[in-house]
Amino acid sequence: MPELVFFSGTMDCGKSTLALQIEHNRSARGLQGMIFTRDDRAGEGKLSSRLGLVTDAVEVEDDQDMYAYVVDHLSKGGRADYVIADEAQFLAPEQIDQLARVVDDLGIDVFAFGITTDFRSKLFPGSQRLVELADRVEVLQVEALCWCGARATHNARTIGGRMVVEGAQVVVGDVDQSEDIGYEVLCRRHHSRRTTAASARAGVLSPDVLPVDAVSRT
Ligand SMILES: Nc1ncnc2c1ncn2[C@@H]1O[C@H](COP(=O)(O)OP(=O)(O)O)[C@@H](O)[C@H]1O
Ligand SMILES: Cc1cn([C@H]2C[C@H](O)[C@@H](COP(=O)(O)O)O2)c(=O)[nH]c1=O
Repeated sequence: MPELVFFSGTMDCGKSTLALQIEHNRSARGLQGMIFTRDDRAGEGKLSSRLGLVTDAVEVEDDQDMYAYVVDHLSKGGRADYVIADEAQFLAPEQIDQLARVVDDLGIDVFAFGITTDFRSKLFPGSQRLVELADRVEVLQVEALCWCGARATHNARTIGGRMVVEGAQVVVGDVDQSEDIGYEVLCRRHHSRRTTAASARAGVLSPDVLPVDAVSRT
């Protein structure tokens, strides 16, 4: 049975790498995929992984009907044995419905990859719809880690290393961008306390923090 599978995880946990591996393994066996992406850091029409691999992809536009796109491709004699959709959190809920139709009406497997929640730990609308519709939600096995060593489960947005909680839901960016707007993956505790690696380091050195003996005397 064809399936709609949602591979989800935090930023930097290997989603795009897995998408490229699925593409590689299937194309090595003569299958032909249709690869969609949206707002990849490598630029328009690219699906890229931090391991340095990149492939061409169809850049999904705002109101694009993804089901109609696949049907149009097939009706022109093209092949689509499977569909990959990376950065699926950026897709509209209607586009996720269209991907589900690709599975149900065309009998084609759809593998979607994306982060579930944004920097405020709220669901992206596209990811919410995926959780609602997917046959399977697979959490990636490679764990991204918080600076404290715990499993990272949340995405923080940072400016100069400090976590921020105001701003647009979508701001394309990367982890390890300490200067400007960047992202850092954190465990829930440190996300809720807004403690990034930089602020934890600064906390240790901060003159505002009471020395340990001063605390124990109170
Ligand atoms: N220099 C490196 N050596 C080995 N693995 C790396 C290196 N850089 C990145 N990675 C791996 O790549 C993962 C990020 O892969 P990527 O597919 O870009 O993530 P995602 O799409 O989930 O944001 C990291 O979690 C890490 O496992
Ligand atoms: C948390 C969060 C992330 N984004 C952006 C930042 C990146 O461009 C992508 C995630 O890509 P990755 O391959 O999973 O690293 O999403 C955003 O726009 N808003 C957010 O809240």
